[in-house]
Amino acid sequence: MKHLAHLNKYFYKYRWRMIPGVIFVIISNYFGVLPAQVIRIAFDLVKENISMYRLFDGFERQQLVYSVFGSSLLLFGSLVLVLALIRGLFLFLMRQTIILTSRHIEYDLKNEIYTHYQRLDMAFYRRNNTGDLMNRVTEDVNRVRSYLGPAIMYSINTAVLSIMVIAAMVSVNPTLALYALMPIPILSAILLVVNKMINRRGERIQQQLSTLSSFVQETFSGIRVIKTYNQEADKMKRFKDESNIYRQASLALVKTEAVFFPLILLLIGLSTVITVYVGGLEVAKGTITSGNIAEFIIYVNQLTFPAMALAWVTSLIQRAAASQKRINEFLRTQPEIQSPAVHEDVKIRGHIRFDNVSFTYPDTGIQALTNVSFEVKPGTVLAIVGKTGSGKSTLANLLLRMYDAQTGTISIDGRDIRRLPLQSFRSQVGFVPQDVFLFSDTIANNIAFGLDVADMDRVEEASRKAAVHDNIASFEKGFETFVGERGITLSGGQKQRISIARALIKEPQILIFDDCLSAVDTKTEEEILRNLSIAMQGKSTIFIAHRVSTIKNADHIIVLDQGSVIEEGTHEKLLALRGSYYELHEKQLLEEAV
Ligand SMILES: Nc1ncnc2c1ncn2[C@@H]1O[C@H](COP(=O)(O)OP(=O)(O)OP(=O)(O)O)[C@@H](O)[C@H]1O
Repeated sequence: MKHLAHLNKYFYKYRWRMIPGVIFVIISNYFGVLPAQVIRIAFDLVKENISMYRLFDGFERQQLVYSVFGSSLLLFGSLVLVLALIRGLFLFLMRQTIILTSRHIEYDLKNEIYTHYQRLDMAFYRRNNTGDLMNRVTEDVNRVRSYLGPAIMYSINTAVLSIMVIAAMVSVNPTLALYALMPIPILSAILLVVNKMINRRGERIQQQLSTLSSFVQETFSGIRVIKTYNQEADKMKRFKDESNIYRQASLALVKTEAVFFPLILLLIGLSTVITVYVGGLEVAKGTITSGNIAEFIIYVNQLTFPAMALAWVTSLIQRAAASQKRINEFLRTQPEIQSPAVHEDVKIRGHIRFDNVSFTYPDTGIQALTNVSFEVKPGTVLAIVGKTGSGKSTLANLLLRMYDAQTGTISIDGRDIRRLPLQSFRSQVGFVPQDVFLFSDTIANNIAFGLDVADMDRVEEASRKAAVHDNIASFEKGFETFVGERGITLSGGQKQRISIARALIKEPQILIFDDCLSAVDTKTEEEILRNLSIAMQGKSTIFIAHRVSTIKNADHIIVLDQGSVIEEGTHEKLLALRGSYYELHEKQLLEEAV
């Protein structure tokens, strides 16, 4: 329960909706209990009138007794109806306040979690899988909402109704009340057990459902590979097996649920029988009237709801507490990458320095960089080459502050990167990642992603610089072409160039290209590089590449191997060294010749 305390701030925020809600619950229950008393009076009246009617047997007055009796019954009937209507009105108001509030809190909570997610760093996203992140903001919040709305509403309802009904029963006849109430605790206990079983089975279904949907999602994403390798039949069989597990779990749940209602009816029936029997004895003794028996039967039936609600509400609260615990776990996680407390706008020149930087990925323990030092003067181009896994992308990650280096310092314009305001700094860095990601949106919006307002002139200009303008213009809808999930309608090279345009449009002071020309042919590469050389003027650029041809004009080149700088200098100087760079160059020349 302590986990749910996180929600108290929301109860406080919405107190002026919750408090009337509670009052409506009390009033609606009061009008729920009253009809039983009206029915008791009506019942006694019927009995008296029948005796009176018989008494006037053969007299003219008998007809009068009959008509008075008829109209008073009509009056009682109308009264019960009016009471039910008033109760209905307050039930409506109760839902309008409490359930509505739960929706408001659900909205606030979802926003709170999502906003917090946005603040968390890459290390957090590496540690937790997407399914888990999504579940906490959807499924878990949903369960918490069940606590905020139905569970709280029915808890208050159950408590108020039970107190009112039991008080009314005891005030009529304590002995009869005791006997009539006897099966109720047994009913509650059994329902608690059955409900637990239902929940366990429900959980099992939920788990299987997420396994099934993950499986289906993966199959669709990898449909090309499945078809190429003729694995359709195999996947179908796997789907059938998984579906069958789901079916079995659902059947098990249906069986348990089937026991639920007959069980309630049985025990309520038992209570009714006891009430009629013991009540009959009391009537014979003259302690109560037969109308009281009718009243009691209504009370007993009214108690069915609290008995059921108790079990249900208990499980709702337990599940909500477990969900809120998971949510709190994330909400309490603080990003390791922090921006300095004072907010300022810095204008960077782009003087980058790495001094003895070493970095180990925290989640895998892989040492990706060891004592790396280099400098990029404002307006110059640094190129980084090296084998796959040598730490090139890690350098970009550190410069973008996706992670902080454990030792050594990275500085921009002589200021430690950790002391630069994060948002202001990142807004001046244009990054083209190795694996392109396009949002399900128009090409124009994808390019204008980093801008506050999409300016079409700037979008077109950036796409020209990235040598993708003519490609986009040839599409039927041009820049308004919608890019599907992960941009599947575009070729790899087109996607890479759109990604370059996205980085250029911000006109950043620092540009980082992480192997972003791998999917374009050498001719297009030359065209892009020609355009880029204009875009890169006056900016500091880091070019990560595999191909020597891409970077030979850089002002400075470093060669990485297993996280360390093994060679550095200009293209000519490195060739003259006849080391790794030279080998790479020769190998690539040979490949091009073939
Ligand atoms: N997010 C990560 N978490 C843990 N380890 C990582 C992560 N990213 C990379 N690594 C590891 O760090 C090392 C350096 O990887 P990095 O991506 O920097 O190499 P790279 O030179 O860019 O390779 P490539 O040319 O193939 O892109 C590798 O051993 C890799 O397995």
